[in-house]
Amino acid sequence: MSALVIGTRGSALALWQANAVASALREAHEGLRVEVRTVTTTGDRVLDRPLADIGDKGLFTKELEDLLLDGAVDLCVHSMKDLPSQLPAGCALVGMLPRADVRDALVCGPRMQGARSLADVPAGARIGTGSARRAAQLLAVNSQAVPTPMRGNVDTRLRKAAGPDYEGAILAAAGLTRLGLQNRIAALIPVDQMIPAPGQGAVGVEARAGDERVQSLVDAVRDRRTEACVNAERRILAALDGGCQAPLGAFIRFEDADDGAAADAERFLALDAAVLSADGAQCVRARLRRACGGDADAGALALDLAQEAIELLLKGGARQLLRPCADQGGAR
Ligand SMILES: NCc1[nH]cc(CCC(=O)O)c1CC(=O)O
Repeated sequence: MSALVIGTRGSALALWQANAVASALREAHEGLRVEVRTVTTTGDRVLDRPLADIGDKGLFTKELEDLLLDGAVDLCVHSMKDLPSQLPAGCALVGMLPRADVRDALVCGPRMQGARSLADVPAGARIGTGSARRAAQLLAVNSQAVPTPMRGNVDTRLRKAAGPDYEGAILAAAGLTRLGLQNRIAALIPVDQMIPAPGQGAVGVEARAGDERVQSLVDAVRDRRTEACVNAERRILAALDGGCQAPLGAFIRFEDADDGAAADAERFLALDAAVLSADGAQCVRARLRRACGGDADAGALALDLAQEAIELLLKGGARQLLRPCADQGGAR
């Protein structure tokens, strides 16, 4: 049997994720040879402009998908957060690894030591982020903070956050933790202050649609609960955002009954979603919770919950908040 070739971007975070998938596959399938091949994408090459200005979907994924369709690689590994809600024809999402911490994290430079929450960020402090979602939610909590565009890999952003042009930054906890940089986290931001991006913390595997060999190999390592939640979050993204860098957060998770009862206690699916104006002053929210029976129904129930949230957000005026950035692409 020929080796399975995984395509990935070359950043430290992307490589960590591709290697996580490679290890899981090797462990699940004794004797399977798995290779990791690195590819530079447009998003990696164009470092001097905000992603929103490049204005293209799939900046970090298109070159990988071309190799997949050519047969040069057999699967691609992505941060689910970076994967557009619509995949190209011939490509399919075939699985996700168990999700990591979904929260965003505050990182403090030397002039902001001691800040342990968004409320602690001093007036005028420049907080690096390329994400309209993070900027708007930061301002909603602390209107005196100054969200400031920031790009680059995790290492670059940490360095910039400690330099002269920023007082701090907001990054995904999952990315920092994967790279062993969790000691740089000054505060994990609670989800009720900063709703994560659809797919944040999840690693996804994309393959050629109908490639049964790859699908059956990936079936052994995929986490269907993560998939149920993330697919439904992506439904919200697809319905509301059309690929632009709108300030939109969506997070769905399983929750146990609060009373800590026995193992057969009721489980719930819970949803938080929000659309904000860029300045954080206006916000439409949806919070939903539904009893969830077996895992078999979870995917459908999560999609129902997402549909309900979409309707609530639209009724609350989400469309008006989203319109100003209708034709952009960018980071979440
Ligand atoms: N846009 C870059 C990106 N894509 C995924 C993650 C973090 C890891 C994850 O969410 O799984 C990051 C870095 C960040 O947002 O700080």
